[in-house]
Amino acid sequence: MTIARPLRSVLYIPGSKPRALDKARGLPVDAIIFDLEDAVSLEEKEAARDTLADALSTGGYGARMKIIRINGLETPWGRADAKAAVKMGADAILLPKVSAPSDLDALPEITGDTPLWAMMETALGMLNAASIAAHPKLTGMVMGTNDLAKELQTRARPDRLPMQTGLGLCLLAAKAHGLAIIDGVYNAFKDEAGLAAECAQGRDMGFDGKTLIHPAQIDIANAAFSPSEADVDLARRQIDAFEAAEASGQGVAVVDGRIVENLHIVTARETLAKTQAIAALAAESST
Ligand SMILES: CC(C)(COP(=O)(O)OP(=O)(O)OC[C@H]1O[C@@H](n2cnc3c(N)ncnc32)[C@H](O)[C@@H]1OP(=O)(O)O)[C@@H](O)C(=O)NCCC(=O)NCCSC(=O)C[C@H](O)C(=O)O
Ligand SMILES: [Mg+2]
Repeated sequence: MTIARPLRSVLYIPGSKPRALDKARGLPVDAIIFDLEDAVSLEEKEAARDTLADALSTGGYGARMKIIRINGLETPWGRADAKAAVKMGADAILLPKVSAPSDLDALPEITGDTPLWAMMETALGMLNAASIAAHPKLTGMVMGTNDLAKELQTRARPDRLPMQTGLGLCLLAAKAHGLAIIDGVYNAFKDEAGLAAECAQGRDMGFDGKTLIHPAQIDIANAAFSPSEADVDLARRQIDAFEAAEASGQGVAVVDGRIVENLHIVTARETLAKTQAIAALAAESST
């Protein structure tokens, strides 16, 4: 069983905004994407790299996963960003607009053993999701639903119907290769009900968490992607019932009128492990 680190809330912070970089030290997020790409204007690209380096050398981000989104390697900044991100101690380097596994190939000579993550946000990237996910340095994927919507010329819908093919292909690819996969952002950052509904959809589809653009979105994502009390209670009862069934020589138990087999126990144990990992992260982040 893999006990993955919690990635329920993954907040983008523009590398060019010292105030937001400072504020993030006290926010209850599981991970931060320090952004050097689309949240930073062309004029600020070089300065943002220095601002971010200062913030990360000062520290204070605790146990939160630190992901740095660099500019594309075809841009004037990408290679220098990648080099700087390694020096800054990034836990992962996120490459935007990955359309094929070969887009990642030039990075490891700069980034060495630092894990790579891919922004999945082009039509070609959706079609190549399986081969991208198989890249040996890749450990995570992030859906870029704004760029994808732009390229597909879709309209935003609460059910995200136009996105479902792309979301599904990336989910399948990530799960098949054991990668983390994080859902796209919800742009209307003052619409709490809309965000909660989209988080619930993403959780039900199997995403590990949601990328966020504003601190007001954190609690909603954390709640949606945490096992609920009812989930934990059910997991415990399933484990107890299954162990009792096994002790009496049976391979199947029944809980709440539903059968419980070995495979459900794997899920139940993962639910308990996730709950513990969330509690451990909260404890580490508050020290
Ligand atoms: C959306 C914002 C521009 C709104 O900013 P602002 O008007 O300053 O918001 P508030 O006044 O409500 O802010 C209150 C305080 O919170 C801090 N803050 C705001 N945003 C963040 C943040 N992301 N991280 C940390 N702290 C944040 C403010 O500094 C205020 O602090 P204080 O003054 O001390 O009270 C703004 O939220 C923003 O810039 N968000 C990030 C936008 C971003 O990163 N966009 C790029 C990523 S999305 C994307 O590209 C996805 C993908 O590629 C795709 O294609 O889909
Ligand atoms: Mg994008």
